[in-house]
Amino acid sequence: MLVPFMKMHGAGNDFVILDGRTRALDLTAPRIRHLADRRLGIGCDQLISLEPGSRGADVFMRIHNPDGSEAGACGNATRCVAQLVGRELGRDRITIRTISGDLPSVLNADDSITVDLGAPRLDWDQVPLGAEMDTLHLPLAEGVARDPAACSMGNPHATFFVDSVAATPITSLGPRFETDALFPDRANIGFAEILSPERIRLRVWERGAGLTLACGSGACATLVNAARRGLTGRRAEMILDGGKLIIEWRESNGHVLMTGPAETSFTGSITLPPDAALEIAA
Ligand SMILES: N[C@@H](CCC[C@H](N)C(=O)O)C(=O)O
Repeated sequence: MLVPFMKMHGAGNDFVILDGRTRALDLTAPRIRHLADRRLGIGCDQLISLEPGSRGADVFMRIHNPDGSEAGACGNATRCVAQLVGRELGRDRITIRTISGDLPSVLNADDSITVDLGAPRLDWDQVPLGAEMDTLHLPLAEGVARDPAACSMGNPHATFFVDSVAATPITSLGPRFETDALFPDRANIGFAEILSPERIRLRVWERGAGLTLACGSGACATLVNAARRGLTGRRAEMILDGGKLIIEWRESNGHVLMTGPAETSFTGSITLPPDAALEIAA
């Protein structure tokens, strides 16, 4: 099966986008892992498949991690899909449906995109955590990383506030915490340095993907956790390895708004190999 794809990125967080709106894609976990593999397939931080929208939504967006798992949110991919579908429909306001809810998105005049990710989920069983506890202080510590806060933005996040992001060994701490027994669904692990009440330096070890250049839902979760801790206000510029995002946690309705870029890198077509061939190659 020959499938056209689009390669896009948002602040360096990169995606292969497949369009399953007019013909069904047979995306099995081995195929997802193959397409996302940077040596064997196309390579990306997440593989995004589009499905037809239904009442109230312009498109349905499904999010797949490179390890084959499915995620409930991807902030950076949402901006990319909003730009793609908005331009296609000639509209500057569209709604993207995901397994976690509907995301109203606006294409701004300066080419940035704003997505409303809804209200953060702050209860322990909404993150989810493995036991009842205060999500502002989790009993986790190793080296320079201790006492994280957690919330869900449609996917699970824990944020460690550290003195120096540059001095934090993320590639060893990230996988260690991602799979901690405290997180029954695993978690995205953010390491944040508060630069001022309006600026945060952030790197995220993403569940099912590893260290990426930016994580949009991670930026939202970090601002929420920082504001709940009284470390920042409710609006901040987030400095990620691949670019900047503006995150605002609205007082009026409790929703989190994310504003940032989306760019197309290239387009192409790829043959989806049969699962059997991929299992043998693996
Ligand atoms: N890149 C993302 C998050 C993608 C999903 C995540 N790895 C998960 O498993 O929850 C973003 O921009 O939010």
